[in-house]
This record gives sequence, structure tokens and C-alpha cells, in this order.
Amino acid sequence: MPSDVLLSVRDLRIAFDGVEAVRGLSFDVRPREALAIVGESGAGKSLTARALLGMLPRGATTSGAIEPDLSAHRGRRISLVPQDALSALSPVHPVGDQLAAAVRSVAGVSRKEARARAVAALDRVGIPDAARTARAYPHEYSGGMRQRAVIAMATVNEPDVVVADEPTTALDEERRDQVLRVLAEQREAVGAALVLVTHDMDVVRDHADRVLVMYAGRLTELGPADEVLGRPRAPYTAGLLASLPQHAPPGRRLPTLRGTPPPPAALPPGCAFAPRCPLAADPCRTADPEPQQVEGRLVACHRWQELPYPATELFLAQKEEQQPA
Ligand SMILES: Nc1ncnc2c1ncn2[C@@H]1O[C@H](COP(=O)(O)OP(=O)(O)OP(=O)(O)O)[C@@H](O)[C@H]1O
Repeated sequence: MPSDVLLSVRDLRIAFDGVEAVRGLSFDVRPREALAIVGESGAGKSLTARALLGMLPRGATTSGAIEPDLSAHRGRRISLVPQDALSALSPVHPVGDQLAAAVRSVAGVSRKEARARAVAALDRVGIPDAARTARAYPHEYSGGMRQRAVIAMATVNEPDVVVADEPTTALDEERRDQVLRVLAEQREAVGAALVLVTHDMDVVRDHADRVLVMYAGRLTELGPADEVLGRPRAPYTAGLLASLPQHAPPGRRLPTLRGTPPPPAALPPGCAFAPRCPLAADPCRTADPEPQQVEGRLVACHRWQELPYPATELFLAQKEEQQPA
């Protein structure tokens, strides 16, 4: 494997009862990068992230390759920052004890040393008076402190990869940025890569080096975040961006993507995005496009060359046809 690849995912497929929710996904995670996985609900983002951790729901069958398989080293080489911080912490043990136990589960260190590392980790994420606060229970922490504690837990053993699954969904914008900043600081401090699952393009813009855009279990676009967001090449990426408030021209309605993604059991023939795509033409309705190299990124679209610039105009026009402002 090339030295700029930490994790390689090839032709990943995840199915339930024979119906594929992730359909042949390939991408790499590079050392120390922040890779965001973005897409609407049901795109397969969480399943993909959880496959890296070996934490798929019961009933899931998989094929393809994830190399190296870090799931046997969960908590040490790969760790999770979940959506809900409370679910990651046991209510019946003090937070510091839980961190110390995480340290002792992978490192042959004394209780005293584990305790010291736990307190240091809490201190690093900005928990005030960490030595004392470590003795408190999760319910005694504020929501923001719990999120920080979970980040401390995920980074205390200096993993290679931290997977964060919508870690800020429940938080307001200020808290969201705070938590993501702490996460960025910590992963930089321990030299970990971050795989960040989100549906929020603002989070991608502010916190990711590269972005993997997913639609209906497939790769739509993958490349440097500033380039993909600055000039999307796939109509679906453009549609996601068009829905951001800053793209609403004064006096005009906020454009949105028409319709909803198809469920895995009812995919249309051809490109799964075609029924919602203002650019769809004949090939899109019969052949699912394969990802191809386009200007330093991967794009899966038959019609990427037809995309206007700025591409968001396509969706503004579409919206205005439907509902004149
Ligand atoms: N436990 C399960 N049993 C059956 N199907 C599942 C299960 N988990 C996920 N799926 C299917 O896989 C699809 C993708 O799920 P996933 O959780 O990865 O979506 P997501 O992109 O993370 O969406 P969200 O933003 O809503 O979390 C779901 O829409 C569902 O059809």
C-alpha cells in the first residue's frame, strides 16, 4: 500500500436481506487527513463509517476489502466519537475511571499511570479542574463537557483513525464549532486521521481536507473539500450546495433538491440520482455511472461536462420553475 494511504476501502458492499445499502464503494483514508463523508439521510454514510470500525448492525452482510482491518484494534488504532455522547459513557462509573479503563484495556500500565493519562486527556480537551472533575459521573457534566470527554476517550490511546459519526447533530452552531475544534486539535495532537460523517456542508467546508459525497450507497464525488465545494462537478454535490442558505439570492426562495433519495430496495435503473437531476438524459436512465478521474477528483456522472458554472444556478432555476418567488 502506498505510504500516503492509511486505510484502503475497495468495492465495499453492505446489504440487509440481500438488499444493498452500500453498493461498491472505494476510497482511501490518508494519514492525518480529515475526510468528511457527506450526503442526505440514507446515503450509507454511517454504515460505511461503522464498517471501518467493524461495528455494523446485526443482519448486515458485507463484501469487498478494508485494509488494514483495524476493527480488531478498536479503541487503540481506531476509535469512535458517536452521535450521542451519553450513549458512549456508562452512567454508573466516574468519567475518569472510564478513561483510565480504556487506557488499561490496551496498554500495560499501572492504575496510577492510567489515571494520570485519563486526567491529562480530560485536561487537554479543556475540562476544567480535570483531576477533580474526573471523579464526577457523566450526568454531572454539561452536554458540551460530555462531548469533550468522549473526544478525550476516543483519542486517549493515540489511534491512527478517529471516526466521528455526526458528532454535533444535537448541538447549536456555537457548540458545534467548539466540539469540532477540540476534535481537530486532539487528532492533530495524536496524529490521527479523522473520518467525519455529516450531512452539513458547512461542517465540511470548515473542518475537512477531503470530502466523499455519497448518494444511494455509491460514491458521487470525492476530492479536496475546497475544490469540490468551490466548483462541484457532480450535479448532486451542486444540489446539496444549492440548498445552503448563502445560495439564496435576496428576495428569492432557498433552492432545494427536489424529491428524496430512493430507498435501497427501490432504486431506479441507471443513475440513482437521475429522477432528481436537472441534467439527466438518456444514458443516466440506463447505466449507473462509474467514478472517473476528473481534474484531480473522482466524479460519478455521465453528464458532468454539461454542468454550468456556478452549478447552483441549475437548482435555482429548477426551483423557480416550480414555485415562482
Ligand atoms: N440495521 C439496519 N437494518 C436494515 N437496513 C438498514 C440498517 N441500517 C441501515 N440500513 C439501510 O441502509 C441505509 C443507509 O443507512 P445509513 O445509516 O448508513 O445512512 P446515513 O447516510 O448514515 O443516513 P443518516 O444521515 O440518516 O444517518 C438506510 O437508509 C437503510 O435503508
